[in-house]
Amino acid sequence: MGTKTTCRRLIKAPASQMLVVACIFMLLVESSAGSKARHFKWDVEYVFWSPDCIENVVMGINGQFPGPTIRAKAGDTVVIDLTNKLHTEGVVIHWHGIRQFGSPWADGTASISQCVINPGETFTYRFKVDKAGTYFYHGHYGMQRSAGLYGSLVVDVEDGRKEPFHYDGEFNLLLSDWWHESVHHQEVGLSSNPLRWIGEPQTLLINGRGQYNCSLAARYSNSSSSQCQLRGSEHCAPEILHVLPNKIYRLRIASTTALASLNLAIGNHKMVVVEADGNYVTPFAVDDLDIYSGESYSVLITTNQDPSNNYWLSAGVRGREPKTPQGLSVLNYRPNSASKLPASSPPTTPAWNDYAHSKSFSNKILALMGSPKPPKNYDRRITLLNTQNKINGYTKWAINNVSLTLPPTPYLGSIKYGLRHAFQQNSPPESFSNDYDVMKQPVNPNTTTGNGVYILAMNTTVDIILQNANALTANVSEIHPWHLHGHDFWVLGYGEGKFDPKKDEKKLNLKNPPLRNTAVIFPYGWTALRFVADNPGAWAFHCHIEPHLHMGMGVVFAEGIQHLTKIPQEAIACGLTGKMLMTANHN
Ligand SMILES: O=C1O[C@H]([C@@H](O)CO)C(O)=C1O
Repeated sequence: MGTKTTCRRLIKAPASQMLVVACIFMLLVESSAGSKARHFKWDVEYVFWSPDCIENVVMGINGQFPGPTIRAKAGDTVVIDLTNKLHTEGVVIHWHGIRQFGSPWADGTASISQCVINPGETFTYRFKVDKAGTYFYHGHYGMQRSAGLYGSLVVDVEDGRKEPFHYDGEFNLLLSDWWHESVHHQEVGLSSNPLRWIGEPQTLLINGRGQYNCSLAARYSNSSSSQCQLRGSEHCAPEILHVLPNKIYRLRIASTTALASLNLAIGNHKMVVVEADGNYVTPFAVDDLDIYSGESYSVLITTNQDPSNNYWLSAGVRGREPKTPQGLSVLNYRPNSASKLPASSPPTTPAWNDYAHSKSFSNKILALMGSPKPPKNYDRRITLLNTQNKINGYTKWAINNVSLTLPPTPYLGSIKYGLRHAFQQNSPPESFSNDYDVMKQPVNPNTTTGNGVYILAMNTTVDIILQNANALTANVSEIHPWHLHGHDFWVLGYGEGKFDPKKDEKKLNLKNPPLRNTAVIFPYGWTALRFVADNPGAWAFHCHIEPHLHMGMGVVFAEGIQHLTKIPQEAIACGLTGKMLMTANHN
C-alpha cells in the first residue's frame, strides 16, 4: 500500500501527532524525489526558413522552426530562460493548457499576466506541469503566433503512474497553417478601414512542414501542381512516421493554426480517440477527426493493414470554404522504403460545411469513467454573444458589444496593487439584450472598445454560454474555437440558435462532460461550459483564431489576485505598475 493511502488512513483515524507529521514528511520526500526541474535556454529571433519550400521569415527559437519540443513528467518544474533577440518587438510565450497554479505571472499573455519581454531582456518562465497530457506553447503578443512562434509541450505521467491504455510507440503532430504575406502586413490589413482580411492560408503544415509549389500526391489526381522531388533534408520535406506492422501507436495531435479548422485522416486506418486537451476521454473510433485551433487530442492507431504498403496522413480545411491544399505526410511501414508512395490517393476531407459531421464528432467526446465531475449547480452564469461589428468603419469582433483592447499595464499587477486607472473598473456586460436576433446581421453594426475584467469570486462555479450569431454579411455565421487560460472547463453541451435556459438547461450533460481548455461554437449555435474559479490570477478567455483575437474577440477573467503573496517585479515593470515600482524602489 502506497504512502499516500497509508497516510490517508492514518489522517482519518485518531493517530498520534508524530505519526501524521512523519507521514507528511514522507509524502514530501516521495513527491520531491520523483519530480525534476527541466531547464531550457531559448533565444527568440527572426530566421530565414522555407516551411512550404518557399523561403520566408519565421520567428524561430534557437534558430529553429517550429520551436524545440519540451518533454516533461507530471509534477516536474519547467524553467525556460527566454532571451528576446528580436530587434524591435517585445515577446511572450504562453504554455497552452498548463494551468499555472501558483505561477499566474508565467502564463505568458502580454498585458494580462505580464509585460512583454523587451529586446535584449531575459525573462525566466518557471512553472509546474501538474497534469499529464498533450500540450503546446506559442507566442501571445500581437499575431506573433502566426509568425511561427510555437512548438510542442508533452507531459508524460509521473513515475509509477500508468496511462489507461497501452501503446508501443508514439508520434507528435503539431498542425498549423501558413501565409506568404508577413504578419506585419496582416496586422496592418486587419487594422485598416476598410478591413483587408488575411484570406485563407497558402499551406497547411504538419510539424512545420508543408509543400506549396508541388504536391506529394500530384500523380494521384489531374491537379495542376507538379509532383514534389524532395531529398528529405529540406525544411519542407514531410516528417515520415516510421512504424512496424501489428503494433499500436499513440499520435499526439495539437493545432496551433491561426485560422483553419482542420480534419485529420490516415488512409486505411481508424483512429481511437483517448485524450482531449490533456484529459482522458471514453475511447471511441473514428475514420477522421476534426481539430480546431487550440485543441489537442491523442489517438491510438493499430498498424494492421497490408504491410507491403505505406499510407497517407492528410489534414484538410473544414468550417470555411477551403482554398488550401491538404497537408500530407506518410505512414511508412518498415521495412518498406519511406519514399514508396501509398497505393491510392489521400483520404478525402469531409465537406467543409457538413456541420452535422462536425457536431456528431464533438458530441462523441465524453469524459473517461472516474474523471472529475462538474459541480451540480453554478453560482454565476455569464452569456457571451459573439458578433462582428464596426467602429468608425473598422471591422471588429465584439463580446456583448464590447471589443477587447488590452491596456498597457498588465491586469495581474494593476489588480494586485489596486491601480484603478489602469483599466475600466466597471464589469463588462453579463449578457446581451433579449430582443437580439442571432439569426440576423446586427441591426446596429456599431460597437465600442473596452478593457474591463469579469472579476470572479474565488472557488465559485461559473457557467459560460458562448452564443454565436450572424456576422456583418447576411447568412454568414463562422466557427469560433474559444480557449480559457488557467483552467479546464467542462463542456456541458452544444445547441442551435439562441440559448434558452428554460428549454436548454435540462439538456446539459452533468454526468460525463469532457474536461477541456478549448471549445468550439458552431454557426448560429451555442456552447455551454462550466468551470471553478480556483486559480488566483488574471486569465484570458478568447477566440483562438489569431486575427479574431487581434480584432477584439476575447474577455478577461480574474480571481483571487489579492491572495497572491508575491509577483516577480520583472513581470510587471511596465505601465502604471512599472512607475509604482520605480517610485517604491527609489524611496
Ligand atoms: O474576421 C473576418 O473577416 C472576414 C470577413 O468577415 C470580412 O472579410 C472573415 O471571414 C472573418 O472571419
